[in-house]
Amino acid sequence: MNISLHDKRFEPYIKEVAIQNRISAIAEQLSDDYRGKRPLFISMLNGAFWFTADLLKSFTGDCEISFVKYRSYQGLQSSGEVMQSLGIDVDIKDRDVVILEDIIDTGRTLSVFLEILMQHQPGSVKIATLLIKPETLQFPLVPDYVGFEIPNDFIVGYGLDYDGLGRNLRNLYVLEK
Ligand SMILES: O=P(O)(O)OC[C@H]1O[C@H](OP(=O)(O)OP(=O)(O)O)[C@H](O)[C@@H]1O
Ligand SMILES: Nc1nc2[nH]cnc2c(=O)[nH]1
Repeated sequence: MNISLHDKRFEPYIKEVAIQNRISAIAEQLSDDYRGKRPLFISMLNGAFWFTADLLKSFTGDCEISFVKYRSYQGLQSSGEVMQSLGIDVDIKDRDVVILEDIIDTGRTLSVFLEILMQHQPGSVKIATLLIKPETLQFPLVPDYVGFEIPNDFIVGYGLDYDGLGRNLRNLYVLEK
């Protein structure tokens, strides 16, 4: 069923069950890749809160979690500026870090964050993202774990918002054309 958020209409895009299946597969891969280690997951708020929760529920080894909060999107577009409202507040030095992101669009947010993260001298850094738009990527990022590659469309649901609304939706929706 199509939905309305503010002044826009959205149509169903990726169903909850497909999202959960991909996240379970990524969690299984991460559990294998980090066996015997203790990764530090860093979740990019706000959008990544569902992805983080569901991924960690299926990760089987020891791990730690921390949160940062960056914002660059306004309405349907990137503002071109990245603002930090919650920075790194844990010791990163020599840790095996896995960044958890809901979506990579231009890649600007993650590029800015990676620069800051590297100053803390992590032992290793990998990136897991639920969604990526390869056509719109403007920064040289190669995520290690990807849920879905999608075209250049505006998505809401499962943590992603349109001006604050839609984060609570269990499925992903795309802007009607
Ligand atoms: O690759 P980019 O073009 O930088 O876009 C991706 C970023 O946009 C969204 O965040 P947003 O700025 O909407 O903040 P939010 O997570 O609080 O929704 C998303 O969570 C990513 O962090
Ligand atoms: N809600 C939402 N936020 C984004 N941030 C970057 N791309 C998107 C998108 O398609 N939808």
